[in-house]
Amino acid sequence: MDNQNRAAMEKPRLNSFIASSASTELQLRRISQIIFAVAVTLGLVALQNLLVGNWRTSTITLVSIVLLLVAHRMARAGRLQLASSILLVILTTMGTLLVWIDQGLRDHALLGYCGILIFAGLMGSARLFLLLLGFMLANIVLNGVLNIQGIYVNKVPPLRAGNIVDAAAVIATVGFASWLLAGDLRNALSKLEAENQRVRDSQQQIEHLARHDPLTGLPNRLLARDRFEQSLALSQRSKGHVALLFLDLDNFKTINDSLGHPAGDDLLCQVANRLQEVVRGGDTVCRQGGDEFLLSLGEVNGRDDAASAALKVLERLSMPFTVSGHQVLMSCSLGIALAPDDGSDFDTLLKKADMAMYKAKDSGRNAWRCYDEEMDASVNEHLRLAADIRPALANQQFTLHYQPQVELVSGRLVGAEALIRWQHPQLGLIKPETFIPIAENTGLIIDIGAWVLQEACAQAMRWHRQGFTWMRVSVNLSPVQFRRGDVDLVVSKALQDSGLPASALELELTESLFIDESLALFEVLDRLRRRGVSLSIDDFGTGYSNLGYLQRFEVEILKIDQSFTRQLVENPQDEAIVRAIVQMAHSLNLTVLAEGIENRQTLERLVALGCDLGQGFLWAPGMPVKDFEKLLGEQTRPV
Ligand SMILES: Nc1nc2c(ncn2[C@@H]2O[C@H](COP(=O)(O)O[C@H]3[C@@H](O)[C@H](n4cnc5c(=O)[nH]c(N)nc54)O[C@@H]3COP(=O)(O)O)[C@@H](O)[C@H]2O)c(=O)[nH]1
Repeated sequence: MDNQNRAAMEKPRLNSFIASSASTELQLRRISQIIFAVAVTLGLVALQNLLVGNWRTSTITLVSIVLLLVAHRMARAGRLQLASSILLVILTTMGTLLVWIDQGLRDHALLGYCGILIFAGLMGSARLFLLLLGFMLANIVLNGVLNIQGIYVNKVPPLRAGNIVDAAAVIATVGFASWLLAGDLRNALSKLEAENQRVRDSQQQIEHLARHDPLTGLPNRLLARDRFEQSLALSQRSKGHVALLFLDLDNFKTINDSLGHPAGDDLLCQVANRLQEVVRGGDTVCRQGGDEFLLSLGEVNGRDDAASAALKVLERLSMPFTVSGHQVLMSCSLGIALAPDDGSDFDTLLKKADMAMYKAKDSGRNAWRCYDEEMDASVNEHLRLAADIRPALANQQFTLHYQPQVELVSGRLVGAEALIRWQHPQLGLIKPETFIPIAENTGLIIDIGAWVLQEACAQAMRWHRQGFTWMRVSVNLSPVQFRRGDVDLVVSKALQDSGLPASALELELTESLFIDESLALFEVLDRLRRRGVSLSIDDFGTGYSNLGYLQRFEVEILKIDQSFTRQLVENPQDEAIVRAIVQMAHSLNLTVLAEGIENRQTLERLVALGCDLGQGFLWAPGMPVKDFEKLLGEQTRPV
């Protein structure tokens, strides 16, 4: 057993030792005080009786004083129980002798009996108390009967001043001892009450913790269930609805990982406050765990009401947060289920709201969805894919498609983006949008991403060997691959194994990666740049808005997101955004690639705006190697 454990085990023993030694000390003090008070009283009685020549009484009291001193010595020697027993026996014997030899039941020594009994009750054993009580009662009865019968008659001399002194001294001593002991009792009771209060407070605290989230102070799921059931009971009477909203923050993990857990905690508290501001008084906001919250809304008229509450939540959370001195943009995905339409118990509604939330996430996040029955099928499919993706890599079910990347002015092929596909044995070809999030959530993206790098580099090297040495290949990297911190080693290995020059490899990063301004990320990107690969920013314009990272991380290419190119010709706002991105990129010496070019007009407008490169269905979608090689063969460029 280590010292810490031993100390922990011995602590209660130590506490009880301290408590018992404190109580021993108090008992010793009390016995000493009482012996002292009794001795003074007896001394006074002895003196007063000596003066009037009452030898018997003075002798008894003086002998008692000596015996009391013996009892005191015993108490000091630590034999408290014996000392108090001796004290009680001495006092009872003395009182009884005085009663018999002096004035019988009219003797003031009888007054001492009450004090003796109080002391016996508090300090002596139960047996001794009963013995003394029995003895005293027997004496009283015996003395009384003998006196009444005239068999033994106590003489009652006329009252003297000394009798007043004796009676007052006995009463004062009994009073003093009772006051001391009653004080101890009062103290013990008030300590007990304080202890009880502490227990009650801790119980309340435990009950609160059992029903609340310790971080945000919001109700937890247990309490939310209670509140939901109360609202449901009320709504059943009024024939209304109760809505359960399942809220999950989008990309919270990125913030947590990049700004640290305390910042993540702070953000969760701020979100909790905003949610409470949005709902009505009788509604409940609960933290269900992690970055998930539940909102239980009572007295809702129907889906429209619930949807407008969801919109309010989205709006409120879309305002910037300040976390650890950073401005952070946050969004969430919300799923709505309604009682009684979608079910009438908490668990069913929770499951359905959760499904609807996943649908909102799938639809591109920052959105809400109401549950509908078709979702059951889609959730089952999701669960199936999550199970099937595990062995997919070992079973060689992944393949890469390549989409051409073109120089816009000349129309020449300059490279290809590698796009993964999953050839599922039963479900056919599955697009990455469906399975990459599953791979990210399960961590499988690490192995899958490494495979993509190996395969893309090996393929590009095959093209180089065929003479297309100008071919560049770009590979998408998930932020999850960066969190491991060794992505540069994975890239180096792929380059080394394939023999592909680093300059022919481009890595596509997402903007959200740059929320993390940590030294670790900076170092990994720096190692990649020094290795000679180029970095591009994918889906530019849709994510993180702090552009400082463009220079800091020596990015080479900006890929304008398809959402700005698709309506470029029709939408002047999109044109303005694309123009601004091109100008800004060129002023930073960056190349601009426009994604999602589907028609000639868009191409011409992009050329006019000065965009350098592009990719899109206008030339070709992502395609298998064989098809891509046909396109490559048509290239007239000298090799
Ligand atoms: N971490 C990894 N992510 C990957 C990998 N492979 C792909 N992805 C990411 O999945 C997303 C969807 O990709 P995909 O379904 O392959 O779609 C790509 C193109 O087919 C599509 N595209 C291209 N041109 C057009 C167009 O003219 N119109 C149109 N409607 N769609 C077009 O765009 C996708 C390419 O997007 P991007 O990567 O942003 O350039 C996608 O986010 C991939 O990044 C992987 O190996 N790892």
